[in-house]
Amino acid sequence: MTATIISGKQVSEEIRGSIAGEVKELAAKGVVPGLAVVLVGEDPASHVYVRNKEKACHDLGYYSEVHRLPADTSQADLLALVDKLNHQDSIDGILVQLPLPKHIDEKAVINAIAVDKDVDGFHPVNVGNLVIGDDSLLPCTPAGVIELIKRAGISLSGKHAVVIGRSNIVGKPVSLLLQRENATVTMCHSRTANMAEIARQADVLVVAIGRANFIDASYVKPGAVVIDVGMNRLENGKLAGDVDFESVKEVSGPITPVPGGVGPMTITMLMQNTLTAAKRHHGLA
Ligand SMILES: Nc1nc(=O)c2c([nH]1)NC[C@@H]1CN(c3ccc(C(=O)N[C@@H](CCC(=O)O)C(=O)O)cc3)C=[N+]21
Repeated sequence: MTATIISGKQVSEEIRGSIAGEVKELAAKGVVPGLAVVLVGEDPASHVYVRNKEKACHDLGYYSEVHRLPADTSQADLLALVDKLNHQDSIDGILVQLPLPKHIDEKAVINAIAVDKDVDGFHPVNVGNLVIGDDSLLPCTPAGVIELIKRAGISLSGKHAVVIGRSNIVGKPVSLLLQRENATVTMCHSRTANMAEIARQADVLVVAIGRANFIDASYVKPGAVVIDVGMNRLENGKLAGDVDFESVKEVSGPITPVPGGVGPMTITMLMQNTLTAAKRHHGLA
């Protein structure tokens, strides 16, 4: 039996449709959501993302600025740009593309972004509010994972969700959001013993480890939902997830592809966060 494919592309289009409606309403009030993206140096993976993001902004009628800075930009200059964007009225959201060159302290940069403009949800105040369960700008990829599961009509309440990977940008926050949806959550990571055995207990398996095609059918209970957050560039230039899609789809339930799964949702959630930030900025939410 071949599984249903959960199309992040299709779900994204749905959500972008409703965002576009809200953008129209805001425009009537003279408000245009504005996003600034800052890219330091030449990470090729980053460029795909920035290109897709620019397109999304354009399609939705957002104002957008992309600041492409040379790899040898000093930390002081980067912090000065962030400070300028923090105070710029046309900008509601700021995203500083990670990773940054080694001579720049990422924490110092993230901490410098105004909490209300932190559309990545990486500032410690937003992370703290996520942990507590208070209102915050949610990190885009984890928020996209939850939205994708919900819109595929899958209920999480009481389900066993297993998250593989414990990064600050995906594994940790997605596990908190799954708990918020009343799932029972187990986290696995590089030191986990018997990972396949634990993964096979999952009703919902979320994989974010950054190893191409690592998760095969031996990790998957028949019928389980599989969400692949991996984004690995192969030598042939193709994009591969962390899940061996071809073998896993023969045993799993609904499964996300790469590309066309979580990736487009990440960008859609960035647009959603920027809209939310714009509404709050203008006292409309
Ligand atoms: N501060 C910061 N925030 C980020 O959210 C962030 C970042 N830095 N650094 C880089 C990673 C990577 N990332 C992607 C998101 C979507 C696609 C995406 O749209 N993928 C499409 C198309 C990919 C393709 O065609 O090559 C897909 O999966 O279908 C790609 C990459 C966000 N990141």
